[in-house]
Amino acid sequence: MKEDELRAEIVKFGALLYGRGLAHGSAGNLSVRQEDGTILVTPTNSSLGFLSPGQISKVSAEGIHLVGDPPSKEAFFHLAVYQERPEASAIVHLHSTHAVALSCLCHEDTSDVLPPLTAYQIMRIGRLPLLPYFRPGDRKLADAVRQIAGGHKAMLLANHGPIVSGKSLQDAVHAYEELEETAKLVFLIGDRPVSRLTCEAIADLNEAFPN
Ligand SMILES: O=C(CO)COP(=O)(O)O
Ligand SMILES: [Zn+2]
Repeated sequence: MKEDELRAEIVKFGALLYGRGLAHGSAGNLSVRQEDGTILVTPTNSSLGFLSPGQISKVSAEGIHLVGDPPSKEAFFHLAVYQERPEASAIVHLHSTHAVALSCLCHEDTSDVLPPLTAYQIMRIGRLPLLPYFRPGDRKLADAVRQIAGGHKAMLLANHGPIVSGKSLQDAVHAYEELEETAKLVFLIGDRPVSRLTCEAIADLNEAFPN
């Protein structure tokens, strides 16, 4: 896609996520990677529901602001994910309610904080590791993301929210929505005994639908 089409995609999906209540206030950020390695990222302190194509920031692969409004303070973790995941072309980071609630719980096993509940969870998200808490925009957050991003399409930042990457913005949005719905299921199920997907079922899904 050309740059103007990608800018239009960011505006369209920002409005969709805001309209669905997954983005609120000025929380969250979206980005896409272009073929030349630059990224288009939503401006800092902007509402995802009311973006215009021209204000979207362009940032070099090294993190230098090139054009548009000042970029998201999280542009550095977006760049870290792109560096570690050559297949990724888009990233969605939001503060949606159920995913953030999951990020505020104490988790014994931080390598995967979602029980394997449904096929689409396995297909779209895979394992969801929890990263420690960092202040938003902290470069140490980008370093922590860099260490783990290579093996994970999605990550959860403690007391903050998820980072989800995809082959396209649509792919990343679909995966983000699946994550939010899965987190909602976790709270809906609560303490009731859960029938988890078996290791065999998960292996079968990963073989049939490789990420
Ligand atoms: O989600 C956010 C911080 O983690 C929003 O930050 P920005 O407004 O700088 O994109
Ligand atoms: Zn955030």
